[in-house]
Amino acid sequence: MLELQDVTKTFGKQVTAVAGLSLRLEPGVVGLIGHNGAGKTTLMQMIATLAKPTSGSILFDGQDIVAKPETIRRRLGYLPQDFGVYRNVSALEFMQYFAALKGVRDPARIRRLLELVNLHDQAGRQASSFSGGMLRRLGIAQALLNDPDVLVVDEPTAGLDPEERLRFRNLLAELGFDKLVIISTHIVSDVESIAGQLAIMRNGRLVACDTPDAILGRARGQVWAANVDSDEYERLRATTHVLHAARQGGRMALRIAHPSLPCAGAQPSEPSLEEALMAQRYAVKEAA
Ligand SMILES: Nc1ncnc2c1ncn2[C@@H]1O[C@H](COP(=O)(O)OP(=O)(O)OP(=O)(O)O)[C@@H](O)[C@H]1O
Repeated sequence: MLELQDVTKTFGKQVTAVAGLSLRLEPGVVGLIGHNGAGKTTLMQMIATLAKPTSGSILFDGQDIVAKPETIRRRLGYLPQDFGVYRNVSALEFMQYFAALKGVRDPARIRRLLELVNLHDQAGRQASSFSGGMLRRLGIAQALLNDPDVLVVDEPTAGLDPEERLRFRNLLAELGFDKLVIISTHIVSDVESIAGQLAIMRNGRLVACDTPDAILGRARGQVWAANVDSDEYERLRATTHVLHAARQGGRMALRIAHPSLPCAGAQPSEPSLEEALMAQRYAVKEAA
């Protein structure tokens, strides 16, 4: 459906935001994971045809979207990271405005979308009074106006409280049944339960692209739990990859990534997805 072939994007001579990235994506939810500055936004902007690759090609259903951006634009919904609304209008007026811009004439569609994102009761309310989560949901409703086949959502849960994050996550999961939904985040838990595929970026490169199960499978047998004194902790910090450390009485409870038994008494332990990514040095850390 969407195929990136050796895509590179540079800014000036110094910055390579995306470096020779190749990726093939089919309908479903794809989590694009990487730390700040990994190149996620730049990649999404290229998919959304808001930026052109310096080299490489992007094909949508076999058609080159760099040469012919309109082939994807008609079938794309995009929610940028810094999505803002005109705050002096109501949610309904905001939707009506974008419906007119996108040539969507069916008023029932606006109502259905506001229902889908659970804002129908608030349709007459000024967007200026909305919470971060409500604004994001309005953003998704706007992005869905043209019934897109590809939905690109950049850092959707930034600034949302846990309940809003959960609601938003569920909404994206539902949309992923028949669309390609690409979600960028540096928070693994935002996508681990809903993404069928995870694309991991680091320094502009794709370092892995796989199902969560496959990523977990590769880390099995490499994650250990250990309870050690402070001397042993110092030794392990120097010789292994300590994923997590918590003080427990006078000792340290550790989660460690290591290919073999890291210390006497360590127990093999089932990795979380975040630990699996860290164990494989994809170095994606959970944000608070
Ligand atoms: N317009 C630009 N001009 C120069 N450098 C840029 C530009 N846009 C992005 N960059 C640089 O490209 C790199 C990748 O940035 P990008 O925003 O794509 O990363 P990201 O993974 O989305 O990070 P974040 O999660 O912080 O948004 C960074 O080093 C960034 O500073």
